[in-house]
Amino acid sequence: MSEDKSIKLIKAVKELNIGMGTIVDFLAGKGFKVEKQPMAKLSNDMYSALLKEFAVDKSIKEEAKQISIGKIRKEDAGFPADKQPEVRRSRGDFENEEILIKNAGQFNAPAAQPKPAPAPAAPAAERPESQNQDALPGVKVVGKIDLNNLHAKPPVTENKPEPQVEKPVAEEVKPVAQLEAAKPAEPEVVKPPVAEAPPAVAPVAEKAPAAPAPTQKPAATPEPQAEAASEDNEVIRAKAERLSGPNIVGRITLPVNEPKRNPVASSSNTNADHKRKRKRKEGGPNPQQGTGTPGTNQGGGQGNNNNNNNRPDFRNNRPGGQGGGVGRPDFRNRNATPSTPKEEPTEKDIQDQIKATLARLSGAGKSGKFAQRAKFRRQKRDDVAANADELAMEQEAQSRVLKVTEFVTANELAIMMDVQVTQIISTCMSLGMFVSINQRLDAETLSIVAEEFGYKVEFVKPQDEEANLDQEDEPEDLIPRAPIVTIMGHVDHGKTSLLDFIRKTNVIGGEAGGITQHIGAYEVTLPGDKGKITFLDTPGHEAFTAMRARGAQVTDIVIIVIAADDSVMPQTREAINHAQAAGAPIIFAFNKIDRPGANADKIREQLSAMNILVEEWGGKYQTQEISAKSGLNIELLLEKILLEAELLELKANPNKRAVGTVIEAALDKGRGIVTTILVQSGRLKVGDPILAGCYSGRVKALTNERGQRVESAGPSTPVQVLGMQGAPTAGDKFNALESEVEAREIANKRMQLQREQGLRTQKHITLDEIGRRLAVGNFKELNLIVKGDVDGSIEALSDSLLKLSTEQIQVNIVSKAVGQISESDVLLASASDAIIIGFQVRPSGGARKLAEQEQIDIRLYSIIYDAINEIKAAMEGMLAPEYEEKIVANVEIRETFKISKVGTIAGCMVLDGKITRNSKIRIVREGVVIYTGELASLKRYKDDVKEVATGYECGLNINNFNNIEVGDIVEAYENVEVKRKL
Ligand SMILES: Nc1nc2c(ncn2[C@@H]2O[C@H](COP(=O)(O)OP(=O)(O)OP(=O)(O)O)[C@@H](O)[C@H]2O)c(=O)[nH]1
Repeated sequence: MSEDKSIKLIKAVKELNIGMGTIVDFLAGKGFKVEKQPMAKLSNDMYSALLKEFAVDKSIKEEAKQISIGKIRKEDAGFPADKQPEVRRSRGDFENEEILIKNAGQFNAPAAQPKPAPAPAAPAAERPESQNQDALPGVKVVGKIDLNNLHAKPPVTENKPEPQVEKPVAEEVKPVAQLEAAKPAEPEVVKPPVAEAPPAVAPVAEKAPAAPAPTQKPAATPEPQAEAASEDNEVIRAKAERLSGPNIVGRITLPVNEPKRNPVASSSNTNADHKRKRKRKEGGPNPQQGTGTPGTNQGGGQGNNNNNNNRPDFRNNRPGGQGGGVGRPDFRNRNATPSTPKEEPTEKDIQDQIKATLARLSGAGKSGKFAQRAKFRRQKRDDVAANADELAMEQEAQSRVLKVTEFVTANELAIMMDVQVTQIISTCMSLGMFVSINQRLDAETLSIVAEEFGYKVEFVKPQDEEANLDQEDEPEDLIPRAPIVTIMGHVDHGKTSLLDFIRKTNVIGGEAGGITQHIGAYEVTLPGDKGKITFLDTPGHEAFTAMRARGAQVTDIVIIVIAADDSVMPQTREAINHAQAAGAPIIFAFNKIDRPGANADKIREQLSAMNILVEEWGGKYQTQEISAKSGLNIELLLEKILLEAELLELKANPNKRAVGTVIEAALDKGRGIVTTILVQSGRLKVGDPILAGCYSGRVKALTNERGQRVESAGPSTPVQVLGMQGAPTAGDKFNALESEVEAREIANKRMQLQREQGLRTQKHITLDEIGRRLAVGNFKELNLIVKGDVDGSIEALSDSLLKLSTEQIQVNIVSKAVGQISESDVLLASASDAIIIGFQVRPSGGARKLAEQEQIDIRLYSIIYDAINEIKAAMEGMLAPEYEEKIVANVEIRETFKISKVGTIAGCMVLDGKITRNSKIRIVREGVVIYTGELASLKRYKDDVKEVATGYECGLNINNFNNIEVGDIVEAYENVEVKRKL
């Protein structure tokens, strides 16, 4: 046994619950020598001595361990039948139960284990059964728990410890109960019960900390008294008391008994906690209201009083304010609280405020004058608002009209309408068009898209924005003027023949045979003082249309020539349509009446089928059967024109600044820009500052169609003007102005606008438009660049070409301009995959080379209808091999000699090719064809030759043309059969 009792120092320390130093010192005092090291061994004697000395400490510790665990409660709560079995079932921890039984078993015998410990003190119980034979059998059971270490002998101080133990145990109940929630200090015994606790008991134990002290105290207080009795009884009683404490806690559900007490832990504990919390929260403001708010002094005071009672706590939550009897001010004051916490309002203030508040709430304050004035003010405000609304609506309606020039980009349109450009694009997509942000939209698309967004579109020209430059006419100033007549009709029906005959017969003698300038308009004086007629010599109705499109309504009367041996042709119909659209009176001239197959009635019939009734058939349209070739009835035709003019009462004021229309404009090397204008009103004089389109200038000289100088030109007079700074476009309005400065300013402004517009238009139509359409696929485009000698021709040709558009192929005019075909034209054609159409113009040397490089097709024509027919054929896929002009030589004029009776002879150099005596030739000056004809002679030195090759000099003169100059190119050409490229 003694050997058994040898133990390590550290174990003894733990067991006896004393310090290592104490043990060593104690043993040293007893004559034992021990090292002060935890692992030092203690002999049997040493240990016995220690036990003897420190048994009390040990027992105290053991007691504490056992009792502390919530088991006690569980156990003693054991008499409530439901909880116990749960606990047991959950753990089945019978060992622990036994420990508890040890404590409780004394009074609870039946629940105790088979070996009832009569009255063993807790420490005794803990002693191992093996060691202590004196110990009661119950001790053995207990001993099972502390398997680890205990070999202490129990019997030694049974008397002593017991009474001591009682106390500590009883006392410990409190701390342990408190500690449970915090942290159980004793690992071995304590843990299991704690673990067991949760299902039913633990909550109780856990909640205890919230109000533990009061809870335990009352329960604990009786204990000492109980303990005071006898040892056994004390133990039993003490435990019973202790257990009853928790029982009482269970009863706390009965607050009635202890109204003033804060409830002790019980099942209702939780609620109590919540309530308390809530009380604090909600009860908090009440005192504030009571004390801090001025209006609730009374109520608040009562509220406070209420607060002093515990019970009204709940009431205070809700009716606390009302408790004061003044409910409403409560709210008011709550608002006022933060701003005036320190104010001490007088009773009057309060009453006033209450009144005001009540008045505001009930709305009773709005009566009498005050209300009327307010009403009046409101009405006034409404009226103003209504007016403002109307104004706004008007303004909005106005702002809903977009004034745009054509070809505004999608982005610009979006900005104007203040919408996202993506909306514009999606709208276009819904219309089946795929547009990019910077793509320009045509007029139709613009209108549709704008309409989608609730806007209207108004198209304007830059000129429209300017002030009217025209002077007002007084009725008395107006005098009759000559009619301006346009001759239209189908190809080869005799328009030129008619005009030529009229002109020939009316040309003043002596000047016949002179070179008639092609100025686009002719004034003829009818014999016998019958008056004058001005004929517009434009290439058919295209020019007429082009001018009309530019806003120039020049023509007064339209003569439509129809060959009587033919029939009403498509172009005849078009001409009629155009004339009718322009509102111009029509006179039909049935030509070629001299021909055998001529049948004027057939034509009349066809016309009537078109709802056009001639005079002879009871209609309003004058007709005249003529023969342009022989001149038959031409005079009658002219008389009918005059008659028609009389009906029109054509008048104009010749005594004001001239107003007119540009018919043609071209660059003349010697004279500069030569502009043919038709004066429509006023009188144009030499020296007048002038403005036409984007150009200004001063009239240097005026010439008529025969090249004669004139000093002035009145209404209905065509005249050539020298002095313009640039070439305006056919159809441009022409004005004579007060000062040249003013003219220049306006011209510059127009130029700027046009350049901007032109650049933008060109850029987008060529690049974007083509790119898009190619991407869309199955939509073929034919892009054309039109260059011509005079503006009128270009307009006519362009319009005709545009009309060739079909559903399958769209014709686009990428660019059109007067002048030589330049390198930039070729580059543009290259970029836009276009074909260049040259009408009476030629490419420059550089352009020709570049065109070859870039494989650009340049088509040159001298007859408009050739160009139209050829392109039309190409589009119809009917391009058959045909004869085409081929340039065989270019000869430069280096010197000129005037020889009387012969004319002008040129000394030349053949630049390329081979010129032959029979070659057809053109004279090209500055890239522009000025004459087409044939050679009169071709010589080398003094000998006539058949041909001259490249690099040789030669002399030549031209049949019927002497106006040759050094630098002119004589272009020799012949018709060869070629395959068309289109
Ligand atoms: N027999 C006869 N032939 C005429 C008459 N008028 C014109 N011609 C002939 O018809 C042909 C065409 O005449 P143009 O005056 O060139 O016809 P156009 O309408 O001016 O032709 P384009 O300029 O190509 O539109 C010419 O060969 C004329 O000689 C006429 O009254 N009688």
